[in-house]
Amino acid sequence: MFERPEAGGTVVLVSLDFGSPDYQDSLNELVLLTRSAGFKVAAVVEGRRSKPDAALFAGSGKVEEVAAAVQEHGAGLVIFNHELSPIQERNLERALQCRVLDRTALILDIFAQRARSGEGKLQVELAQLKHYATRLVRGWTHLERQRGGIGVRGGPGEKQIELDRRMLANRIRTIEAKLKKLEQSRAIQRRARNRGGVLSVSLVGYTNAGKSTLFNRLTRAGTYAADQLFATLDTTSRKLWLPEVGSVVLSDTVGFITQLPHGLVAAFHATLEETAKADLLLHVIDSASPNRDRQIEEVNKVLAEIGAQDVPQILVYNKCDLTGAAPDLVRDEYGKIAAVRLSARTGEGVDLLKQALEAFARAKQPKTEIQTEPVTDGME
Ligand SMILES: Nc1nc2c(ncn2[C@@H]2O[C@H](COP(=O)(O)OP(=O)(O)OP(=O)(O)O)[C@@H](O)[C@H]2O)c(=O)[nH]1
Repeated sequence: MFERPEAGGTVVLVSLDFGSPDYQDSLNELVLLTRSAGFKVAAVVEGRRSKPDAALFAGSGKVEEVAAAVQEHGAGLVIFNHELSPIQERNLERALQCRVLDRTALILDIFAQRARSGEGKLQVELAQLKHYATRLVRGWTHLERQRGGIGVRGGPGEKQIELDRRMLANRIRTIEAKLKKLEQSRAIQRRARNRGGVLSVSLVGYTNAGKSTLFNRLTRAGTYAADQLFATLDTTSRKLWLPEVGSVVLSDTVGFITQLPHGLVAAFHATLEETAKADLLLHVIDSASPNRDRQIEEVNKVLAEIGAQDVPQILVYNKCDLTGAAPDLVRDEYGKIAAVRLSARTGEGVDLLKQALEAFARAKQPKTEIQTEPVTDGME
């Protein structure tokens, strides 16, 4: 529905330091995100401010600097490492004579490119529609751009805005209804699995931690693993056979990230619910990342947001081939396995993880057999 900036196009990034200790990390991440979206970073314009400017987010001198960089590199797009208000976005596009995206729109764009299943596509479209709906009221719209191109003065008439708004509202309602149906059938499937006493295990982790690689190692499925942020978007589930306990359903989920746009978490509610309802989470960690601990915290934050904070976790310290540490298994004070160190790429330590899964399944089994369905969940 929305035209996307051309892949492979040249972009200028803008990142302002408001004194946050995570500033450099978030800028590095923006560069990775931009590349993951398929753009070339021509220049990064940085600055310092105490607070955003109401009209342009950056100061006018900074905006001139950005304009010069756009000119110099022939860039077709400017991406801000921040959330812009619709007004700021519009003012910037007019000042720079160039398309402007904020961090949320960039992440949504990546999600839109990656979504594969029908449900994933609908979820992303919903988040995009909601994001763009806020930009429709001010007389400067993405729909307008499709009609008139960037730089059209005045914006569409009130009547057109009203029509666009109604069209968006209808589309949002249709998608929400479709998603609700899909969510219901997912819930039915899940309950059938629970009835069969099958253990459900979800892989969670920061984007690029190695979830898909581990999922493939464990299930030998051809899930898309790539050195890109958010290579996996839709939840994929496969059965994994463990000799001592039978089959386990393993799900690979979307990667988490700092400042994951709020609307997106809401849109992915159904998919993420799979995570919240799992018996066990394998929290995959890129142990070679300098931001390892911050990423662990971020993942736990998102888990809390989706109501999965109490699901038991085994920490999987992945990429031990890069850190040089030997594969290992760590138990907590009660003797339960709390963490496994392994390499999904080389396969070292994956057997330890299987042992950990078996131990968890064995400890859980007696409970699963006497578990009954909640009577009040109102489905069927
Ligand atoms: N050296 C090394 N690289 C790994 C290992 N596991 C994964 N990788 C690499 O890390 C990158 C990301 O792996 P993925 O499996 O796609 O990561 P993911 O967590 O599924 O990523 P998202 O889909 O973005 O959430 C790929 O280039 C993998 O080859 C590992 O054990 N060692």
